[in-house]
Formats: sequence, C-alpha cells, structure tokens
Amino acid sequence: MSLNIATASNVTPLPVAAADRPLVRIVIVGHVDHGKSTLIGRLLHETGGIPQQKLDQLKAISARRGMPFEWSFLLDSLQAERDQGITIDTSQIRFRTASRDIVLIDAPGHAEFLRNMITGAAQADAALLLIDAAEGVRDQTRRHGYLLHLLGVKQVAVVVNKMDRVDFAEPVFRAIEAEISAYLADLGVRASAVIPISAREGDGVSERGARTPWYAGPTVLEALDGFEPARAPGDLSLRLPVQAVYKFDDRRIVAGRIETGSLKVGEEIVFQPSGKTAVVKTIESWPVPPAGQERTALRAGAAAAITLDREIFVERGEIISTPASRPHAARRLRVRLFWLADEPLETGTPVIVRLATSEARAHVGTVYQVVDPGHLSTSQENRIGRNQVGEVELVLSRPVAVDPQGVNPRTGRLALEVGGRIAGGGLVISVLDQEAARPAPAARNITPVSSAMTSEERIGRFGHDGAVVWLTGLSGSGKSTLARALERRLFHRGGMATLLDGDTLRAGLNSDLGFSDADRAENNRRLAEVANLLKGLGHIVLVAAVSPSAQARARVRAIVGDRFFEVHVATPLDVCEARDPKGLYAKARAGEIRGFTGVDAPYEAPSAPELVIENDKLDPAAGVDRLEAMLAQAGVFHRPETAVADGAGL
Ligand SMILES: Nc1ncnc2c1ncn2[C@@H]1O[C@H](COP(=O)(O)OS(=O)(=O)O)[C@@H](OP(=O)(O)O)[C@H]1O
Ligand SMILES: Nc1ncnc2c1ncn2[C@@H]1O[C@H](COP(=O)(O)OP(=O)(O)O)[C@@H](O)[C@H]1O
Repeated sequence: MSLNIATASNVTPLPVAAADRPLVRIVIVGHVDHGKSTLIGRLLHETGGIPQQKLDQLKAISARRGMPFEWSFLLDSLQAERDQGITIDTSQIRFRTASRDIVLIDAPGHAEFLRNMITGAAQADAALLLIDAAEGVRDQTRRHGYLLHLLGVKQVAVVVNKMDRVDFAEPVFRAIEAEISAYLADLGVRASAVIPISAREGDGVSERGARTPWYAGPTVLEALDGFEPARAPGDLSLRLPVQAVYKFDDRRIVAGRIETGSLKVGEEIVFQPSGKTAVVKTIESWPVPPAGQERTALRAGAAAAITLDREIFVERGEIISTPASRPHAARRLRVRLFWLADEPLETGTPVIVRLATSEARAHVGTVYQVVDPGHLSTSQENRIGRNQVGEVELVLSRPVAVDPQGVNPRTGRLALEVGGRIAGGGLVISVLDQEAARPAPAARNITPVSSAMTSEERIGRFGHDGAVVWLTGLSGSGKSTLARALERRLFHRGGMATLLDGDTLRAGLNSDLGFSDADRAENNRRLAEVANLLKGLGHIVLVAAVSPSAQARARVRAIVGDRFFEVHVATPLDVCEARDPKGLYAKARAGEIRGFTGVDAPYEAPSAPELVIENDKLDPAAGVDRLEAMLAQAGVFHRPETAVADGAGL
C-alpha cells in the first residue's frame, strides 16, 4: 500500500528517498483511544503534509455538525476516500522532519502488523510507543512494548499523550516515565526519549509546550529526526541469489538480482552452500553495448547476468557473496515465524522452506516458544496455531545459504509452504548448526569420490531406489524382528536390503558410546550418516534403534533427506517388559541398569511418523506387509515383482 495523500489532493508526492534525506520507517503503537490518529493528524499538519484546502473542508464539516474539529477526523476522512477507491493509503503515510523523510507504517492490529513485519511486507526501523497520561502504563502498553521486542525494533521513543488531561503535572509524567523505561529496559529496548505531549492541543509535537517547562527533552519531531534509517541494501555485503543458469553458445551465464552489496568484474566470489569459488569474468547486458562500454560493476537492486572465469556447476538457489563475508551454509535454523495455515505447526511438521531463490524440504525440530499476538502472551503449548507467532528450530533436508536477519534482512527471511500454499513467514534469528564453522569439503582439500555406477544402473539391478526405513521403539518392541523379516523378503526378491541394528553397531563403530542423551544422539547421528551413504548406493537400509529422542530423530531425518521413512514400532511397555528376551527390563527394575528407556529414561513417541506398527496386535509377517506397502506407495519400487508381497522367506 502506498499512501498518497498528495496524489489525492493534487500536491506533488514526496520523493521516495532523496539522496541526502534518509528514509526512516516508523510505526506508532498504542491504543486508538490514546490518541494515535490525533497524533498522526497533528504530525501531518505540522510538517505541511496536509493541504490547507483539505483542512478547511474538514473544519467546515465539523462546524456544520456542531462538533469541535478533531485531528483524528483527518485520518477518518482519508480512509473514507480510500474506501471510495481514491488513491489514498492510510497504511503508509509520509512526512518530513528536519533531516529525514518519514514513512509511517500503520499497525491496524497485532496480528496483521506482526504478519506484515515478519513476512517482510513492512519493516519498521523505529517506533513511537503511545501512552495515555491519564491511564498510565497498562497491560496493553506492556504488550506493545513486548511486540516491539518481538520484532527486534531497537529505536523507540515513548510519547505520553493527553498531558492536558492531567494538568501537565510533572509527577504524573515522571511516574510513567520511570515505569515504562524500566519495563522496556527489561526487554532489552532502550527508549531514546519519553516525551510529554498533548497531540490535540499541539504541545510537544513540533514545539516544546509552554505548559511543560520542567521538560528539557526533544519534541516528537526532534525524536523522529534522531532515528537512524536501516542500513541501505547497497551498504551491506554482497548477496546475489542465483535465479537461473543459462547456457549460450559455450558460455554459462549466471543470472539473478543483487539483493545487497555490489559486484565488480575481476572480483572473486563464492557460491554458498556449495562453497565453490570463481572470478567474475564479464557482466552481460542486452543489447550488447559497443566495445569498451561494457558494464564493469553493479549495485544492489540491479538484475545481474554474469560469466565466470572457470567452468563450475552451480545451481539456482545458491547465493553469491565475497569470500570474506559469506552467508552460512546451514541446515538447522532458529526462526521466529508467523503461522497462517489452519493446521497447527508442531514438532515434526513437514514444510517447504523458500529462502531467496532456494527451496528445501524441512520440518520442525523443536518448538521453543508460542505467542498469541492478540494478548501477546506466551503459551506453554508446543504447537503454533493459525495467526500465532512462535520460535522454532527448522531442520532442513540439505544445507541452504542463509544469514541471520540481524545481519542481512534480505537473506534472513523465509517463507514456509505446506501443500503448495504459503503457510507462514519468518525471520532467521540464528543458525544452529556448525555448517558455518565447518568449511565445505573443497576448502578442506577433500574431494568426495562418487560411485562408478549411476543410480539408473542400480535401479536396473535392484529394482528399487535407495531408501532408509528407521524403526524406533522401546527395547523389546520388535524392531529387529521386523527389520530382519523385511530384509529377508526384499533380498528374496533380488533387492538390496541392509540391516543396521543399534545393538550391532554399538559393538564396533559406536563402541565408544553409552546411553546418556548425548551419546544416544551421537549414536543415532552415526547410524543416519551410514544409512544415508548406503541409501545413496541404492540400498534399502533398515535401521533398528530405540532412538528415544524426537530431536535426535529430527536430525536423523534431516541427514537422510528424501526417501526417509520413520516407523514407530508401538508396542506397549508392559508387553515389551513381559517379553524381555534379554532380561534387560528385569535388570533395570532391579537397579542394575540405569537410564533404561521406558523404565527410568524417557521415550518420546514420534508425532508424525510415516507408519505406526502396533506390534502387539500384528504378527511379524503382517507388519512386513505394511512396511512394504508403505515403500510401494512412496514409489520406491521400480519393478512389479520387487513390490509383490508374497510373504516368502518369513
Ligand atoms: N539404558 C538402556 N536403554 C535402552 N537400551 C539399552 C540400555 N542399555 C542397554 N540397552 C540395549 O541397547 C539397545 C539400544 O541401543 P540403541 O543403539 O538402539 O539405542 S539408542 O538409539 O542409542 O537409544 C537395546 O536393544 P533393543 O532391545 O534391541 O532395542 C538394549 O538391548
Ligand atoms: N509381532 C510380534 N508378536 C509377538 N512377539 C514379537 C513380535 N515381534 C517381536 N516379537 C518378540 O519380541 C521380542 C523382542 O523383539 P526384538 O525384535 O528383539 O525387539 P527390539 O529389537 O525392538 O528390542 C522377541 O522375543 C521377539 O520374538
């Protein structure tokens, strides 16, 4: 939306941002009754943003109705014109202070505002927090302060309005000043000023009021003038997300839009997450410029088409940067997001993440916090409902190039999709994995060797794709029994099935690990890495591991990526304990084993597994039928005979 009071009133609109006049976006948060519209009307008037003609017209209307003129009428009248289809947008009002162009972003309601801010539809550099002098700091004021904290708005001026209603009494003001300053400080927000005003009567807005001689701080306009604009995109480090790679003649042209920073011919660049490097050879333009007039540099906002000095394979989704300041190649992100879909977002929910030009499958590893934007209260629930805000760990199926939002707002923002529709938007608060610290293989002088066979050749022989079936459940639930039966059946059909049993790998590769949470997580990680390697070689890998932690399993899922099947072998504890084939439950009950899953260590059942097998109700052959049907349905089998369930060998 773009307010155009000027257009509607035939006055020349303000320039977007004159070179010497920084543009600052501010938001006014506060209850409507606290005088928000009045303050906005007053600010517009005192900065010359309202044509006299418009003012006279409104004053005449007020007089006709026998009402005193109210500044808030102005906004109502602008809104009414908008409703009639005239080009007015009350959500982006512009005016000028001594040295700044100000864009006022409206906050119609918490939910809309949070959504706009978090999804990037609106970005506030600073805020005015409005308090009614007669009411003082209320719950709602605190919620507004919290909202600013949530959005990371660091520059805040507090405006204590309606001072006329408290006879401009200094003690009233000082008490409010002390209370709100302390509250904001607790949230890590410092108020640059706390200003006593009467928006209706004009005190403290553009002129220091004669009725507040005890106040020596800035006026509202001076406070606005002191706000710093966000750093201009051109001043940030180079980020050029690759949109496409074209082949013309023998040349490869890498195309995209420079989001931030600038790019020069002859400069060394890095592609993330692949870590590949090259030097910019040319910047292409159409039509081809005469010799000697080729472009040699581009800045933020420009569409870029470049060629490189060497042949490297790069793809859409990678981000070009300089070697000194590259984005992270990350798989685990802490994200603050706004959720729009009907189905709540919770641990395990699969989503598609879109970040700049990249797209990756992901799921929620952990829900850290849920906030109801209506009350701005945090909830203990670990699911984020429609129109709620939350902080989650997103686990991606592969590394993507990303920056924390505080470092680069363009590459620190993402959209989430479910079922092909936008389901949420978020800000990247931090990068959780070590991908950033771990250089790409090339940088460590490691060149992974690929298999001599193609996946088509393997599918030709085995009749199926590679896949990982991860059986999780209590000790004695029947994981190994099921895995072995499926292994035999697939083998019998000519498939390539490989069993990785937790117990077995603990005898060798994982013999250094015990049963602490950290050791189990590491055990599961190694199993996942091995399973993933074998999957890449076309095997159907059957992993049988207790794997009791949802977070560790989320990591496993991220390591394996596609064709991963989490299967919960859900046998009740009492049944497992009655079976107790290894006598371990008896030992655990006798205190001879500490931290035994189900006895004195937790088992977190999967919230969204691909399959649940109630293994106290089915015989193993029936369980194997269901596993096979799951793989068949997912399209893992390519030859009909590999998919036919005949129970052979069981
Ligand atoms: N404290 C404790 N808790 C759970 N299980 C224990 C423990 N100590 C030994 N065992 C035996 O080890 C097997 C579990 O190993 P895993 O590698 O599958 O476990 S984990 O995924 O790392 O949690 C498990 O095997 P299964 O019975 O086949 O599940 C047990 O036999
Ligand atoms: N579907 C089933 N019905 C009855 N008993 C079963 C079934 N599956 C496994 N069992 C028995 O349960 C016990 C534990 O099975 P096992 O596969 O070793 O479990 P886990 O690998 O999960 O520890 C074994 O004695 C096994 O024979």
